[in-house]
Amino acid sequence: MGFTNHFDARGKSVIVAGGSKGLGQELALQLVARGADVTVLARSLPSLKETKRLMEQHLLVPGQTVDCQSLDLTDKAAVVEYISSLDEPPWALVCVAGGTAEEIGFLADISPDAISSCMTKNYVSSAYIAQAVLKRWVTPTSEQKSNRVDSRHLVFTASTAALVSVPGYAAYAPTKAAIRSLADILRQEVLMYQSVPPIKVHCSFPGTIYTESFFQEQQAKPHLCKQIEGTLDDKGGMTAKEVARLTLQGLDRGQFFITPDFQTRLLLNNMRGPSPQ
Ligand SMILES: NC(=O)C1=CN([C@@H]2O[C@H](COP(=O)(O)OP(=O)(O)OC[C@H]3O[C@@H](n4cnc5c(N)ncnc54)[C@H](OP(=O)(O)O)[C@@H]3O)[C@@H](O)[C@H]2O)C=CC1
Ligand SMILES: CCCCCCCCCCCCCCCC(=O)[C@@H](N)CO
Repeated sequence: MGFTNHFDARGKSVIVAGGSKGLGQELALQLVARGADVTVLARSLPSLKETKRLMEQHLLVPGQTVDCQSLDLTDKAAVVEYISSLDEPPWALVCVAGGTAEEIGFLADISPDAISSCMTKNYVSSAYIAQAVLKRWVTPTSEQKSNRVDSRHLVFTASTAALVSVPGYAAYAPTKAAIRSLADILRQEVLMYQSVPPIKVHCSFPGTIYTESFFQEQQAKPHLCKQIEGTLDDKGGMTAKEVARLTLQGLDRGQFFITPDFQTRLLLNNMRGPSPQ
């Protein structure tokens, strides 16, 4: 029995939305190392340029290309304009932008603005670009109609916080539950488009990742939140490299629901209940 790789990125174009730092940057580098043509999107130019430089060091095959583009994923007009400007839509879109460094805290302690900004930076930043890419995928060009094109992939990044409700993540956890809900709905909607190559939807649920944002978030995180999630003394996490590797492994296996760590897999199964998969 052979192993089928459900996510063979070699020679394919991939957009990593939120790919200039942390988990997104690691995903971009590992995708380049697998031979994909990767474009990373983020707002700040210096980290985009640095990521492009790092990507160039991971190139695998002759002719492979890497690129970066400054884009605010929460600006719907800019997102639509950028995706419309592409000659071809990407083979895969990986949505990673988000975090909660500025909005961490109990609901009674944070500002009303934290509620909306957290939803915008996590949910809206993924939903706009996912919609723009989907619209292009479901409008096939004549070229795509005649050539068989491999399945396309839409990858969302939620969090363990979407599955377990930890005080301190009042602004953040609902945004990740929203991403999970969007992924669940899209997984069904894409089944309607039988005239185009199949679209596969995936959603990953990482636990703590040691990124710049995580350490920033730790500064303002309530002690109780750290106790429950196991991040006292900044412990209890995984490196972005490891989480990226396990995320790609989940995609290789064709998983819809990707859980990089064991605890999150237990939580997922607890939530799913004893019903068969
Ligand atoms: N770190 C952790 O412990 C965990 C993180 N996650 C999730 O993983 C994802 C990545 O987290 P992490 O690596 O820590 O995040 P980082 O803050 O390190 O990186 C976020 C990336 O997204 C970009 N970005 C943010 N906002 C926008 C925007 N409006 N438009 C375009 N790009 C944007 C940033 O670049 P720029 O600011 O220049 O735009 C950066 O490249 C997030 O969705 C987070 O919620 C899930 C579980 C745990
Ligand atoms: C059977 C298993 C028992 C499980 C016990 C409950 C454990 C709760 C773990 C919650 C971890 C939440 C991490 C979210 C990190 C995140 O998304 C932010 N840091 C983003 O920046």
